[in-house]
Amino acid sequence: MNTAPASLDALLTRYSVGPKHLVEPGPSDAQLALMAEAALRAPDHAELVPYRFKLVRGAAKQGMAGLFADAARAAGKGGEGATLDAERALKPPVTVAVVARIDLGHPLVPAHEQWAAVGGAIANFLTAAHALGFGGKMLSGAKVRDAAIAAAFCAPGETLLGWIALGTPARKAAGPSRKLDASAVLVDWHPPCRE
Ligand SMILES: Cc1cc2nc3c(=O)[nH]c(=O)nc-3n(C[C@H](O)[C@H](O)[C@H](O)COP(=O)(O)O)c2cc1C
Repeated sequence: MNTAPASLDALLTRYSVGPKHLVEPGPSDAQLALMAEAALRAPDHAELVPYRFKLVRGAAKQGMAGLFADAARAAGKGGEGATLDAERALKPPVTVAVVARIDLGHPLVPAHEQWAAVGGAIANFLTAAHALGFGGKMLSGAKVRDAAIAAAFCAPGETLLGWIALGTPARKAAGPSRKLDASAVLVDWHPPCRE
């Protein structure tokens, strides 16, 4: 294990904390702004900022819970399943819907590069939350493809990627989730032989 500078602590120790382990308090406006500022530091070709973070908190949580329950029923779940899905909307102190704005006709930046920028923004957002002492987890599932939910979260041209559940971790995790050794992803490239 390399000795890492303290400035890398948050990056090297971040792990996801699921909604059932999140309790009040959620992040303040100022803390959410820091998370968004961190997201905006992610690499972003041509600075298209192809994402928005839509905050679901306070009374809005009830609205999302209703949408989740309706989607559960539409997907054939019974009353218990609908209640469980509604609780997923109500439990986290703050939920942040992540919406992508991919310009498919951009002359310079292809869609996959814009999606990469969205992913970088999510990672930075979650790492900032962790650095501030909050727990969070990015979640999606079949709900993102429910027409009523997608319409409720997306303006024309936007795609609902999922939701970041945010709050105070109810308990200390046993440890960060296990990850591969760096050597699994760091490989030397060798140029092809030229005849
Ligand atoms: C766009 C996106 C959607 C995801 N959706 C889900 C999901 O629906 N359910 C889930 O368990 N994990 C989902 N994940 C993965 C978790 O957020 C998390 O990264 C994973 O459980 C690994 O945990 P770790 O972050 O502690 O390493 C998603 C991740 C991304 C980037």
